[in-house]
Parts: sequence; structure tokens; C-alpha cells
Amino acid sequence: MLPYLHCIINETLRLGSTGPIIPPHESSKECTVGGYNIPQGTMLLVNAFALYNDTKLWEDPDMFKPERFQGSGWEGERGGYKFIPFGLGRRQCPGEGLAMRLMALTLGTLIQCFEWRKAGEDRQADGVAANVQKTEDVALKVIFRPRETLAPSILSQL
Ligand code: HEM
Repeated sequence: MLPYLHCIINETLRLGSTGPIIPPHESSKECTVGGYNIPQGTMLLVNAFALYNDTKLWEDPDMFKPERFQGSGWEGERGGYKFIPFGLGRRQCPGEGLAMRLMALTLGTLIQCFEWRKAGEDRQADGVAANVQKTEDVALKVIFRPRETLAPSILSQL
């Protein structure tokens, strides 16, 4: 359901990953990773940030393009090891199902119930203003108001 919404969530997890470095793991026995010999008991870190910004894996990695997750049958397809926002294997995040459902429900509800636009765009500022911290330097200022079809009684009071 709502496949494009899931693409947006995936792309947001890729570009604005909450965990750019996957928490450390320890090798339980000697192994080889990417041609490197890893002795038993070595601390291993996966640099997810590097993975998500690798031009060999992603076209225009610094661009926000939810479409890149489309067309895989199920739009939440993770594409093997190149996209691992919840880690992998036995210590993979057990909250993934809950987190993905909650993010989709929250984002879907916000889009369905409110009209959104950037502050400073031509229409009169007649909604509620909010600052969304996009990066440390640039705050995204948005105006949102309840959609007419969903909340006519609230709108008449604004
Ligand atoms: C967008 C939301 C979330 C993200 C991006 C996320 C990401 C992660 C990542 C990357 C790991 C480490 C996996 C590894 O070591 O390979 C992890 C572990 C874990 N997460 Fe999440 N998580 C999210 C939400 C949640 C939620 C909602 C819960 C619980 C309700 C949860 C519970 C846990 C637990 C208990 C672990 C430790 C698992 C273990 O070490 O065996 N997470 N998460």
C-alpha cells in the first residue's frame, strides 16, 4: 500500500540515516571480509554513510530521489547489502517492522490531514508555522493547515 510513500521513507533513511555507523560487532571466529583477514574477536564497524554515498552503488547519491526504490516488485525492497538502515543478521534491529509501519502511518496521516507549503511562498500565511531542522545550518520553514475536506469546523475558526 502507498508504495511511493515507502520509497520516500527509504530515501530519507538513506540520506538522513539516524545511524551512519552501524553499532559495533565482534567476529566470533576468524573470517575474510572483502579480501581482508579478520582475526577472531575483532571489533567490526559498518560505515553505512559511505555505503549510501558510494557512486558505484547509487546514481547521484547526494540527490533525494525516492524513485530509485521503485520498480522492485515490492517498493520497500532493500537491494541486498547496499541499503541496511536496520542492520543485518542476527543482531538486526527487531523494531524494523514497528518503525516502518509507524513512519508510514505518521507521514501518511500528516500528508492526508494537512496542506503543506514552504514558508514565504506566495499564499497568505494562514496556517501554523513550524521549523524543521534539516541540517545544522539550514532550517526548513513550513506552513501547514488542516485540509478543508477533513476539518471544516477547525478551518472556520482560523
Ligand atoms: C527508524 C527507526 C529505527 C532505526 C533506523 C533503527 C536502527 C537500528 C540499527 C542500525 C540497529 C543495529 C543493528 C545491528 O547491530 O546490526 C538497531 C538495533 C536495535 N534496535 Fe533499532 N532502529 C529503529 C527503531 C527501533 C525500534 C522502534 C525499536 C523497538 C521498538 C528498536 C529496537 C532495537 C533493538 C532492541 C536493537 C538491538 C538489537 C540487538 O542488538 O540484538 N529499534 N536498530
